Amino acid sequence: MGGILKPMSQTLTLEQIRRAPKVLLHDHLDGGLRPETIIELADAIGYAGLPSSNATELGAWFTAAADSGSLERYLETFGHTVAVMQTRDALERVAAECAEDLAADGVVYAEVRYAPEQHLEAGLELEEVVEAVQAGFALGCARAAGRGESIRVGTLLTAMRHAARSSEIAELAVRYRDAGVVGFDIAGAEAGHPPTRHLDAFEYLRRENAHFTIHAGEAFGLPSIWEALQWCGADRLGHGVRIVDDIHHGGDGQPSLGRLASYVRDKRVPLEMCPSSNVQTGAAESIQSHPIGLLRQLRFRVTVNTDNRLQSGTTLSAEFAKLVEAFDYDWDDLEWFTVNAMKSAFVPFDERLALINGRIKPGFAQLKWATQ
Ligand SMILES: O=c1[nH]cnc2c1ncn2[C@@H]1O[C@H](CO)[C@@H](O)[C@H]1O
Ligand SMILES: [Zn+2]
Repeated sequence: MGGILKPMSQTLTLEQIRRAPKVLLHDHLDGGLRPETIIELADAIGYAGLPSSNATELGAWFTAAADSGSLERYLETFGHTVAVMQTRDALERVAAECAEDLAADGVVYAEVRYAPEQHLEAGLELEEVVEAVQAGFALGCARAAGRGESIRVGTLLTAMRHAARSSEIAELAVRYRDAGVVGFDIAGAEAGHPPTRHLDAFEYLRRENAHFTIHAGEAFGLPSIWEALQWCGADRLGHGVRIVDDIHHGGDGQPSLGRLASYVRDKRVPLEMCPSSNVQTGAAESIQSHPIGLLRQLRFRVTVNTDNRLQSGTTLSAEFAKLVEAFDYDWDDLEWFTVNAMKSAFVPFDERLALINGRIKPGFAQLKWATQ
């Protein structure tokens, strides 16, 4: 946007972007482990299935295996992370490190999600899983604050869309809403598993005045987005990239929006976009051609996210850096994405406002001043 007017010297560096106060709405706990932690946890429980016991090699294995062009194959890599997250201590450690890693990257507010039903293999109850993760986030946030990197973490409980536990998980999310759980989500392979299969869970959440997002429009197109919004009542869309299938270019080259795309834009439905993840699963061809460029131009409520930092070998700052390189974004663009994300968070309005006015705006103002 306006690339020719901007001198090269103002291109933002990864280091500068790290210092910006950022907001992350879509990050999977089981897709963000440190490779060294996976190895240590696997050793402790005698899990022999890891493809490497060297941290660098293991990290590279995850990104290469996830680089599959298919969501189903991408998701297979979670077998290893979920395998080592089956005890209270492991869950607490992973959650604490997650909060610390995000804070170190300059994230001031994050919503982190995981599927409690995947962590019962060693005998934990659903409640014990949630409590271990909450204890971990509290610990990680406290450690980060001690280093002067304060972060607020809200939890989303995910139900797996191929399974049949969504109502149970929705009830769990409501039960723990005053203990740090701020919403609900469904994830997993999209094709063949439409969100309406979980309608009971979504109707229950709506009756409970609870918030939820749905992975939709990633590996499957418009029908999935339409169901998520118009049948299920999702507050936000996980990915939602395929909404571009409802944007057409006329003879004059001008984009025109179909009814669903118009609805998404008019209602300010937040899109949790995850550029690197989309390239890996084949939902987008490249960062340069990622629909985020068009959607930002058309002023959809776009947010930028990591999805799975381990599988994509990324951070929120790195995702922004890639977008800066591809689309020539500046501080104003990055602030716009960040305020969009904060406005779309599931914490109460006054907390969102406090973060926008108390951290995000002053933080960006300072960076703009320092780099002008
Ligand atoms: O981009 C994605 N699309 C759909 N499902 C996903 C994605 N990333 C992770 N998961 C799934 O969500 C579970 C809970 O965190 C993970 O175990 C993985 O199976
Ligand atoms: Zn996801």
